[in-house]
Amino acid sequence: MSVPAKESKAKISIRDLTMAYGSFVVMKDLTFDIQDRDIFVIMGGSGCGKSTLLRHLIGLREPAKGSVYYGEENFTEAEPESREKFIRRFGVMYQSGALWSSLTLAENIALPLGEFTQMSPKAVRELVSYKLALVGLSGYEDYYPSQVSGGMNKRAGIARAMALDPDILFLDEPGAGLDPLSSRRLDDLILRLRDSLGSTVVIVTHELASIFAIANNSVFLDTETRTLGAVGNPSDLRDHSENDNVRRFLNRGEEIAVKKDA
Ligand SMILES: Nc1ncnc2c1ncn2[C@@H]1O[C@H](COP(=O)(O)OP(=O)(O)OP(=O)(O)O)[C@@H](O)[C@H]1O
Repeated sequence: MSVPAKESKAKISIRDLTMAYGSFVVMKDLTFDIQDRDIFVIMGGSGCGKSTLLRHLIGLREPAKGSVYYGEENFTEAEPESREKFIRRFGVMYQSGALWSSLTLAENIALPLGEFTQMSPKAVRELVSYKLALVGLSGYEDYYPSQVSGGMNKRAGIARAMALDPDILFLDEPGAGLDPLSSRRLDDLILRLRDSLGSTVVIVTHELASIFAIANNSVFLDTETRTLGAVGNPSDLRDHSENDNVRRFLNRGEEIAVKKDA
């Protein structure tokens, strides 16, 4: 079956996407857009397919059906060389956010620079210090991950994801395992980075405080129907979504009627 034409000017367009592991269909017929400079949250209950969707967006898994577009270009159907071109524009922090424990923070961030650029060691060192400063970790270059807090590790993970100046930052559960204050600091950092660097940020999370604090746009994956439950601004969806599962999720399980505008 052919994929529906992409007619929007979105940064990322997901069209008729069905995701499966073998015969197990995780989500079907997803169609939505992510706009330039969005802080876009992928949300939904445990096991609904948030991380799986992220993997499809960055090309780690192939759709059972449908396509992912970057701008006008069909990423899913692109040749390996042109896919590579897209992937170089992505910065990714995976769920574990894991840094190499045997490397200092600076060495961790320098890794992608050594792998993908021809920069001199001095230029790498300067750029690494700049990236660490961006995430509030100036002076921590020579610390090992075990010597700094969980929140600082996450921030260093973001600095590493940003090493190659990505156009789009993908973050899988960035606040997982952090105390509320560190989680809040991380939210502030994500907002600041989007505003100062103009990146588009796609985040997987089910932490409501974070969702309302940072996301201007979102998609809710509905486990019950195995398809998209809603797309839009999370506060609007909390108050106005016609989908009960979406309102319940965003109201912490409370049964809240749809709010009517005064
Ligand atoms: N490699 C895999 N092989 C088979 N099934 C998988 C695989 N990875 C995930 N799944 C299943 O696919 C479904 C979606 O998983 P996924 O990790 O994407 O959900 P999630 O919404 O990110 O979950 P959580 O919020 O718990 O992290 C789950 O039922 C999971 O068990």
